[in-house]
Amino acid sequence: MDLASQNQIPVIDLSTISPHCARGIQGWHHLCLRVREACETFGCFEVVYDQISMHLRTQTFSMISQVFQLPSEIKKKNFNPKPYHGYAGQLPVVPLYESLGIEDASNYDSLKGFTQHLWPHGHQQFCQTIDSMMKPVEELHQIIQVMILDSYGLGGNSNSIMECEILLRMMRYKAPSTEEYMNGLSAHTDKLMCTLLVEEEVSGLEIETRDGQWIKLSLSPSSLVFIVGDPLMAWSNGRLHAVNHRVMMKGDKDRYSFGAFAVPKLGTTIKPPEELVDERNPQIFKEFDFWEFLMFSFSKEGLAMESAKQIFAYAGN
Ligand SMILES: O=C(O)CCC(=O)C(=O)O
Ligand SMILES: [Fe+2]
Repeated sequence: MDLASQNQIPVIDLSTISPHCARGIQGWHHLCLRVREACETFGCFEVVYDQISMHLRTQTFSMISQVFQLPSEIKKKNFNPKPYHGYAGQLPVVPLYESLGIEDASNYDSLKGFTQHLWPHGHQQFCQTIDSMMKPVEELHQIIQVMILDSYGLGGNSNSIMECEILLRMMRYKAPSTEEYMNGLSAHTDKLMCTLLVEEEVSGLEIETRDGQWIKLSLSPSSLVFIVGDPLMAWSNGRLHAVNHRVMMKGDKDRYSFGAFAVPKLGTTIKPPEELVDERNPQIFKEFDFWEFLMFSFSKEGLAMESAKQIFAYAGN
């Protein structure tokens, strides 16, 4: 029986890898191929990474819940004109969902700026805790990028697929207090390059397999999930799968999650390396500017179509 029919996604343990000597470890190539296979087949995998302690996770979510306890008018001060970068909440299609964003969250000054907007004297403990969490999460993003490159034999001296910053989004899904599932976040593919998600204790994330079944993820309490977004799928010339996913909620506990999104820098053009294009694999997308694509996805025209179809409408050949 394959993993999908067992309602599972691959689980890959990256605990032994440090970003400074990743390529030196034993079994490296085999691990890279497992990452590639997971991203090609499922568009996601469960990551075990014990550099992030349970204590740090607990502290992180305690800080995040303090953010959500602030009055709405304060949370709305987290404004950012870039799509998907600032406050989102009270949306009629997803009434349970609320989220805030911190651009370039691996930079301590960004964290400080965020807290100074929300609290009169900032919030040092928030900054220190989130900073401690961002470090291993950013490392993990780097490691996975190197693994994808090496899995296609594209590593060379390169350590990144494209230059990115990390956008942190903190999410809360209000408990619907029903025994039936309610929509927490509608089905979508991620518009940023790739995502690492950490959930607190309430599960709810579901992914759609390539053959159209929805799988409810039940992650181990210490795991993260890696998700391939549209730009990474386009870079790989369609080999990696941008997985459709959603959040479904039931019961009487709120759900909190922490999403670290790799955002290509301004001016980034998305195009596949020439090694990934040949006669049998013709280029499926035109080259495109990442930020223009992001603006399109959140435009009236983009929002009128299914999320997974946006990139084909925007850049399909
Ligand atoms: O909260 C989650 O687990 C998923 C969030 C998500 O998919 C997103 O923000 O793109
Ligand atoms: Fe997502």
